[in-house]
Amino acid sequence: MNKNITFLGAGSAAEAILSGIIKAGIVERNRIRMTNRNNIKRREYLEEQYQITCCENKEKAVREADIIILAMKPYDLQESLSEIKSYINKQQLLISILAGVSTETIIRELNVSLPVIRAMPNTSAMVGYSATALTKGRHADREHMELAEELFDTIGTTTIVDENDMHIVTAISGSGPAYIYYMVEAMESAAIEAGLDQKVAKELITHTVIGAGEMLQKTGERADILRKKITSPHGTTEAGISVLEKNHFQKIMMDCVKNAQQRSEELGKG
Ligand SMILES: NC(=O)C1=CN([C@@H]2O[C@H](COP(=O)(O)OP(=O)(O)OC[C@H]3O[C@@H](n4cnc5c(N)ncnc54)[C@H](O)[C@@H]3O)[C@@H](O)[C@H]2O)C=CC1
Ligand SMILES: O=C(O)[C@@H]1CCC=N1
Repeated sequence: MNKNITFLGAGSAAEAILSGIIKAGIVERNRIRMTNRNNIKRREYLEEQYQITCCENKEKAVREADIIILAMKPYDLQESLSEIKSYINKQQLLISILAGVSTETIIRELNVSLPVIRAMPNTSAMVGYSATALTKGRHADREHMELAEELFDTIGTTTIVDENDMHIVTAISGSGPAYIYYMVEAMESAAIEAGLDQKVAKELITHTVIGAGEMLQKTGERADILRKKITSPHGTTEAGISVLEKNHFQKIMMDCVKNAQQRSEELGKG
């Protein structure tokens, strides 16, 4: 990809995308710039780890970019856009990964009819497994979307969705890996409490999660069908799941997703 890419924001989401892009080799390292608010140590780490350029000077980084990736927290958006507003031009593509924030908000803040693509990746980008949802703002066309797809395809799968669906998407695939890690933490604790070696527990649980994901993908079966195939009558799985049922696990998970979705909506309101 013959494009200069500038990240505004150099936190965990930006690093996950950066790391995926670098591994895929889609953009030369000297075309990638990163800026953050003021954490010099973080910039030094990223430069050393990925041999890219981190800079304090946002003007140069923004002016020379073909693609600008917004990767700051939603509450830092206004300040960040006001810093770069005068260096942006309509030939550039702006990609926002901010939870909740609409393409219209960004266009309004910048007061430029700029192409904006809203993306919701997840941190599995780091290993090429992000499930990224994309949607386009009103000044972005098919070519802009194709460019975004080309970029995010290097770090996992891309799915185009309606912008209205971005809140629920953020709640399931943006935050989703954290729910899985939370469950893994609990499974590891139970295993260790039962006397299993921590490394052994981690190895077994990690492969269990990978295997379940692969089964969902490769068999194409519904999750409940796959679950029922494991659940022998009066067996261990049934015993385990009966506790989840008694404690309304499915309702808890649904509430979890709904709350994340609501939070995304709130973040969008500023
Ligand atoms: N962490 C995740 O799994 C995901 C996060 N996101 C979104 O990515 C964004 C960043 O999240 P994290 O990386 O987790 O946060 P973070 O707190 O790790 O990173 C935020 C970065 O923004 C920088 N920043 C703040 N103000 C700035 C400014 N004016 N100019 C340039 N940089 C500025 C900070 O210095 C920091 O490097 C959020 O909007 C979040 O909704 C999206 C998908 C997944
Ligand atoms: O927690 C957050 O707000 C971000 C958005 C998706 C994942 N992390």
